[in-house]
Amino acid sequence: MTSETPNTPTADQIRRAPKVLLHDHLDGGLRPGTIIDLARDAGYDALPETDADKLGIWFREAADSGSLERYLETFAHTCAVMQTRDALFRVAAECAEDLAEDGVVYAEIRYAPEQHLEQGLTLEEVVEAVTDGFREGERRAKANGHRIRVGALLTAMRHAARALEIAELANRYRDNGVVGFDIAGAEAGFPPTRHLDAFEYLKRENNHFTIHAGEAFGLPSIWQALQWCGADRLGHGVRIIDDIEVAADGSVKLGRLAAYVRDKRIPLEMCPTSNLQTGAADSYAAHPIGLLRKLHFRTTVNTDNRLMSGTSMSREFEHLVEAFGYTLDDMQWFTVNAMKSAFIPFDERLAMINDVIKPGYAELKSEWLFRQTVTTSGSSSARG
Ligand SMILES: O=c1[nH]cnc2c1ncn2[C@@H]1O[C@H](CO)[C@@H](O)[C@H]1O
Ligand SMILES: [Zn+2]
Repeated sequence: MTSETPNTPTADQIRRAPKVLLHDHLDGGLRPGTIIDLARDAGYDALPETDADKLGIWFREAADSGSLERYLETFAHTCAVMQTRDALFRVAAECAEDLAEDGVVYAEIRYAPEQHLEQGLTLEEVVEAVTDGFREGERRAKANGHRIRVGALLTAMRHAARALEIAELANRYRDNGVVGFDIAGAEAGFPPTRHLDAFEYLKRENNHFTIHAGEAFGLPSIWQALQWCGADRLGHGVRIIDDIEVAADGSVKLGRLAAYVRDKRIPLEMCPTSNLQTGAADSYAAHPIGLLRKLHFRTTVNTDNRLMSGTSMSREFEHLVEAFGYTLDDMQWFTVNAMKSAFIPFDERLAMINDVIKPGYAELKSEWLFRQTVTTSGSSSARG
């Protein structure tokens, strides 16, 4: 139910609005056509489809399983074709280009270097290939009239035992394209405390990290991520809703953990479509993001895996505008929240907010004012 308020953004405005993306997997965002090209180059013949459109649909449907474990199986195909410097460079460059085209001005893109070593690359070569690809994508975007800045988050897989090594890698490249660290993979049975050594190391180095928590598993996972591991942000964190009680009269009571998350302004990297696919939420309208936004949690909007979810930042916002009647002001609020929560230095975040995000939204809002003026004066040639 969307009422046509002056501030209700159109699809075109949503696309042009400056957006900030904190949670997006490099190996979950390939163009289907690129997967087919790279599979041909690599002699990988296990792709379920060889037509790009059909392959895109296959990923979406296969990921629509209701279980995080089944959802994650689809990454075998994308990782299989991301095993050379050229492939990683191409995928990273296209990622930056696609995001810029969609109006993303700042993005932190994550991937697990340990999943790209099958054909002999070293961890360092993987990181350098991806970083070079991001720089190339930023250049191409600029040539097309878009500005984007992309930083990398290095992910360690939670079922594996390389977290400390990957954390050290993230620290080594921190002034060279890498802005932080993450752990991902199946959540149930793999609590974040398994990797405590990595988190303690990063804290000693004054470095930043986020942890996938509260997606397929509930409050204990969020609690561990924050109170044992010291995460700066929560990947998803959607199950924090289990610690919030809404009474019949609409009054709200936060449990200790939910209160802590809100009081300490812990950023929640919400990914609505991904959550519907893995069964963490039932519908957009029922997604906890609605209540969390109302309660002023530090909520952000993200894509998680654009390929598996057939989504983009614009599409995530379109769904939320439709479900909750969000306005450009709400979009700006989510975007400023995300920029405040980024892992780049404070002065750079502030400059992005003041010099890019706020003017961008002001421009979109002023277009509406202008259109009104033209319409009431009876002219039919409203400026676009
Ligand atoms: O939503 C998610 N939850 C947990 N793990 C994920 C999610 N999306 C992707 N990955 C995992 O992260 C790896 C590195 O990018 C991917 O290969 C996938 O296994
Ligand atoms: Zn994720």
